[in-house]
Amino acid sequence: MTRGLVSLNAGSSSIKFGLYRLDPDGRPRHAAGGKIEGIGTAPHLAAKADDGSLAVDRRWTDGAGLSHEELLAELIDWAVDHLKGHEVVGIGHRVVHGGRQFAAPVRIDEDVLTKLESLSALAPLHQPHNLAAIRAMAKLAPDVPQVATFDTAFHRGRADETKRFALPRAMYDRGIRRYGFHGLSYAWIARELARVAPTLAAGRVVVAHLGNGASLCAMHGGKSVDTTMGFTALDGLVMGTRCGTLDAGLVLHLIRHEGMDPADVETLFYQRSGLLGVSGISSDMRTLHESDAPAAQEAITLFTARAAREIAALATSMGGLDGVVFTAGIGENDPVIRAMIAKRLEFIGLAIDETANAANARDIHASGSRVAAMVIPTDEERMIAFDTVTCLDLHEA
Ligand SMILES: Nc1ncnc2c1ncn2[C@@H]1O[C@H](COP(=O)(O)OP(=O)(O)O)[C@@H](O)[C@H]1O
Ligand SMILES: CC(=O)OP(=O)(O)O
Ligand SMILES: [Mg+2]
Repeated sequence: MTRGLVSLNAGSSSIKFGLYRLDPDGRPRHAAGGKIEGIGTAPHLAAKADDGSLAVDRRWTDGAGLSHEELLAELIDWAVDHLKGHEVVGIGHRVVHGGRQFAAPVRIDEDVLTKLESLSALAPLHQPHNLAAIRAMAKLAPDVPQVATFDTAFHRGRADETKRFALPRAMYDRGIRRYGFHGLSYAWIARELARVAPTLAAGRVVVAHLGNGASLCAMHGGKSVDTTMGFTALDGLVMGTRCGTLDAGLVLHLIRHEGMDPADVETLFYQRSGLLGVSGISSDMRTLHESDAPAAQEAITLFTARAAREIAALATSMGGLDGVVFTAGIGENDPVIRAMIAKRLEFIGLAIDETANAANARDIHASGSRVAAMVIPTDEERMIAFDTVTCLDLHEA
């Protein structure tokens, strides 16, 4: 039997799954993959094995109310069939919040699980789903070791001033600090960039992870030096349903003068804001493009204006800007959004090649552009697989 490794990535609007065959030296080779996208709007399961077997493509009519857990069960049903013939030697999970304690991938046991549960309130759209996936797999395969890999880990080495809020020191010391997220995605992009554009990778790059969750990473020489998300994945850019950066005084106003309690505020900021809140139509960028309502256009304009502003701000953290890399659902697939962001960055020396951009090509800058622009698909599942091999020391068969 071939040694196999499973990766699970529960995002806010998607669950992605990867099955890898391990070479004798432990290198993971992609064998099958699947994802459920559009959770909360229009769920769509698409999965296939690389040899063409066991393909599924399923949509749920009126599926907006289906939960992460119900949809995870569907994905697992498909995956279990495909796992026959493999000796599964590890299961790796994306866990969004590692808090102060977890700086690197860790093998999961009851103690780890309890600590991760205590961070759930800091990532309500993610951590509970990440942990539900861990529990579901533990039930299915109790003897297979499971590993948690963290969105926060890639950002650990940043300078103090990028981690600190201007709050009393004691709060920082007890963990109230800017952590940053999407680290598995950024770690993958750092790897890919070093492979396809080593000179740029050594320089000053802003990576724009634009999906349902969206953030930026200022990457200097392949390391995170600054990022837009903070204590939680609510900070920074406008997102599908999240508001991004706000005036903290607004929170006080909502509680004191608009009669909201903490649960109302949480729902407002995490689930009713962002593209959905501003457009009043959808959190899904594709739906907004199809709409001719002015509010849809306003949401798109706000999304791109804020992204451009923050890219320029992050250039300051690196003393300049050599390139911008777009990734994730919107970043990889949406030329209109990329062009709108780039247009606002012309003053920094970024010029897009319209034809290359429209084709979602890898290099999308114009020939005279001072700043490079690239599209690089992210692969959090593969990053999870690499981290799992290392954590479980699966290098030798
Ligand atoms: N072809 C496309 N054009 C524009 N937007 C797209 C396209 N495909 C996916 N998206 C957008 O990507 C977002 C989901 O991104 P993704 O990275 O998969 O999400 P998650 O944060 O749940 O992992 C949605 O807003 C969706 O509309
Ligand atoms: C951290 C985060 O926002 O993740 P996602 O983009 O998967 O929602
Ligand atoms: Mg994601």
